[in-house]
Amino acid sequence: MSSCSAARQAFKVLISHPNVPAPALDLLRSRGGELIFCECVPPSRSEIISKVAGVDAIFWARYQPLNAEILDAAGCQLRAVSTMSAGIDYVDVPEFKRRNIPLGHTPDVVRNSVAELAIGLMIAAGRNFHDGRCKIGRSQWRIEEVDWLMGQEIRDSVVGFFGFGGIGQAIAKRLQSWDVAKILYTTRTRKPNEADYKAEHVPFERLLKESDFVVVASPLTEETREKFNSQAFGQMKSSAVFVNVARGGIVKQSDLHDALKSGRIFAAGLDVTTPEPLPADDPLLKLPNCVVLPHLGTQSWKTTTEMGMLAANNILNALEGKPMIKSAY
Ligand SMILES: O=C(O)C(=O)CO
Repeated sequence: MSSCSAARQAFKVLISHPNVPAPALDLLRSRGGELIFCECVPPSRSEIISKVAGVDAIFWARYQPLNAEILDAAGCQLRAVSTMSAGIDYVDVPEFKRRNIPLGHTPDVVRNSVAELAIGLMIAAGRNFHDGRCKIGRSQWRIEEVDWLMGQEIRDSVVGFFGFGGIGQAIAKRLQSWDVAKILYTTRTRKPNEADYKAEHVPFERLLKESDFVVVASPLTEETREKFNSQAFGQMKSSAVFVNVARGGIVKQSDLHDALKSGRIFAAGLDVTTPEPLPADDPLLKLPNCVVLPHLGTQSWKTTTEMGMLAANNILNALEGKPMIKSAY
């Protein structure tokens, strides 16, 4: 038997980043895992490449490119890889398929935390949180003016989702008690459970024209890349609030900047940008009507731990020759 096909009980796992939730690490150790940690924050490519050689599995905790370079450095004994993220746009999935290496990820468990954040962004952007906070800092508090910092309410609004998978539906579920007028969504195919959310499947153009809040909750693919550009913003209501909790690449950011600056749309709330980290001098950060967060969608220990446990279980399953719980292909 070659060293690459030998069955083993003990196994080595590269943990690509420090501070992965302890329960996930304990689980891997309890099943015989020897864990090899990258210790720098963020880990350097050279650290990952030097430490990945000879491992059986990779626990990939953040959004850095995961591609042939890493797989080559790992070697042919590699039997399982799981990301600790729902989105896998930074992974060269065709390369995994070509090599037949099981690849897992962590959808579903992220949906509630991202949904809560999305509603936070709808309110923060719609109700001028950023502008209001800046005005306090500049002693421009003008509450005596009746029409000061007027915002957009969720109540009675049309909320349009671009993408209506787990995250979009978790947001829509929460909105059932927010007295919205209508929920619209645009996806390639109609969702059989749309009635659960009283949601209507509509073409993209209708979503843009009719929505008071447009919420992006779709994966980044070649089809969705820069889907929100000047043409799309040009079709939205001037009172519209744009929220993105998916991936920055779905938006042509310079066009969003222009739409916000010119008042073509009312406001935006972004948890994701291009690039990440967003440089401190990025023009978006100078806009009063743009709330920008540093990709906090899943940043709670509750959800991060659930993601860690799912990633660990994906790896354990694959090492035992079973299907991953959440396979990425
Ligand atoms: O899990 C992911 O892919 C996320 O980006 C969460 O915000």
